[in-house]
Amino acid sequence: MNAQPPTAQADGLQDVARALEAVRARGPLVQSITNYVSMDIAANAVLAVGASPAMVHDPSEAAEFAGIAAALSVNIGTPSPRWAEGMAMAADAAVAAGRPWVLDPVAVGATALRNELSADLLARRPSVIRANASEVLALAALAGAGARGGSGKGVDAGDAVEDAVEAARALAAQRGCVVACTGKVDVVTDGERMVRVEGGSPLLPRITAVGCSLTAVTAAFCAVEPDPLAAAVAACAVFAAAGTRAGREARGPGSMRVAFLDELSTLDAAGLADGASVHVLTGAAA
Ligand SMILES: Nc1ncnc2c1ncn2[C@@H]1O[C@H](COP(=O)(O)OP(=O)(O)O)[C@@H](O)[C@H]1O
Ligand SMILES: Cc1ncsc1CCOP(=O)(O)O
Ligand SMILES: [Mg+2]
Repeated sequence: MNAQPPTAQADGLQDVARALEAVRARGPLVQSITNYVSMDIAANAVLAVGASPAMVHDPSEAAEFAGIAAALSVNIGTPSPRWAEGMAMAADAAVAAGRPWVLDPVAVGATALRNELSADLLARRPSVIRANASEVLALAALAGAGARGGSGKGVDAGDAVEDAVEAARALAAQRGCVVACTGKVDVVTDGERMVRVEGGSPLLPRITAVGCSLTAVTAAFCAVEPDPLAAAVAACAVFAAAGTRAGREARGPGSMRVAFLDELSTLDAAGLADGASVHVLTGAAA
């Protein structure tokens, strides 16, 4: 690998700003199969960045819809066998149509159903896996990518991103996809390139389904940006910048939720530079 000391990427945020402009200009249709908790905030986050959300999960229509959507997000947060069927059908339809799809393996490692479902979805070739550190460790262990397993507390992370970086790299390399491992800092890797995104606020993990919303927004960026690593970096940086800026004025999780959506909708290049930084750890960002 082409190891380099961490450096601020001079044009990294310009790439993010360009990707955000492309989402706003093209307004891609993003299909989400996501949990009951996240449906409202994830749809609003996708709208706030300028894309069109549609929550379509039932097996009777999920694959048909994946054929018309520009990208798909699949989140296993409140799974059931029927929803699992819709997820598999939609993922296969997206791949068949040449469209990107993003996997969020919520609380993988916690139950047999989540492990079986995550392994099944992993085999259906997601473009990006967006997960917290404990989920990355659990998924990598499940995939035989050499990790020790995670210490998550249900849907919440119990591990630091730093302790999941190697698992993220190995999982991405093994599966030929991008892994975006999020937390206090975010690390995005395709197994060769590795980028760290900084910013955000400690109030973000105190609002439920912000991670789920980031997964759906990552799908929106994948719809306009052909390099899934650049798309995932852009989504993480947009959340980092909006989170930093919203956190300055919020009084707690309630006002943070509102301020965060407002910041997402008004973010521009200056706001990105104010609230986020992108560091290339290994290889080129795009
Ligand atoms: N302590 C923190 N400080 C700043 N940003 C955070 C912190 N924890 C999480 N985030 C941000 O919150 C978003 C959701 O990430 P995360 O909490 O890891 O996902 P999940 O909700 O799936 O566990 C990401 O944008 C991440 O960067
Ligand atoms: C609380 C909860 N329970 C099942 S899914 C879910 C939402 C998890 O959201 P996130 O992973 O973004 O914190
Ligand atoms: Mg999550």
